[in-house]
Amino acid sequence: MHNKCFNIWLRFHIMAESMGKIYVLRIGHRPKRDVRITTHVGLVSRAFGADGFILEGDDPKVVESISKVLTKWGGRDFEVGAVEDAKAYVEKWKAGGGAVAHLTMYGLNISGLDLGAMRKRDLLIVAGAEKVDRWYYDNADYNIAIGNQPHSEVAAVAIMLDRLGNGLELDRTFTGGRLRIIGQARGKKVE
Ligand SMILES: C[S@@+](CC[C@H](N)C(=O)[O-])C[C@H]1O[C@@H](n2cnc3c(N)ncnc32)[C@H](O)[C@@H]1O
Repeated sequence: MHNKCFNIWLRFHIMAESMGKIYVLRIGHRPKRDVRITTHVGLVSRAFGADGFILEGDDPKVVESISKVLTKWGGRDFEVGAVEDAKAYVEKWKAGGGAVAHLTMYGLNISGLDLGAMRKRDLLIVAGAEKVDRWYYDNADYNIAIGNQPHSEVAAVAIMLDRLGNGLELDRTFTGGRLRIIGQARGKKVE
């Protein structure tokens, strides 16, 4: 059992080595309405294998909640930040050689896409809120639909990361936290 876990962990890390870094950029966050859902986008980014989460705008509540999770459950290498100008962040990312994948139900369905090339470069995944400016559709390298039906930015980011990580990201270990869960068939075990 121990060997099996180690092999999965090793496969994820070997795969991650050959991949660029993955960041999630949350645009259009409305501090009064979106605190919970934006926090969830950040938590899903961390748990599903991204290397960082960047919030457009200023909302210390979101950044604080995610930072608390990092202290408690680990993953201090995960970067959490905020930017005033998300378009400038996208432009800088592209100028540095990275690719940009904008998640939208109007894009090309992920099922028909080859994610191999995308994974070789640094990848910025852009997740929107209510209305996304046309600029993102025009400036993203990829407009990707997680199915062409409306649903949620939390689900879209989770499935995108899971496809990029081939599911292996779920076996990743998070270091540096105070607590660690030992999964149980029943009950809770936390070390
Ligand atoms: C409330 S939805 C708004 C739906 C939006 N009209 C759109 O273009 O996808 C907020 C965000 O969730 C993500 N999203 C929702 N459904 C999606 C889907 N089927 N595929 C990819 N992303 C989706 C997008 O990032 C979108 O900006």
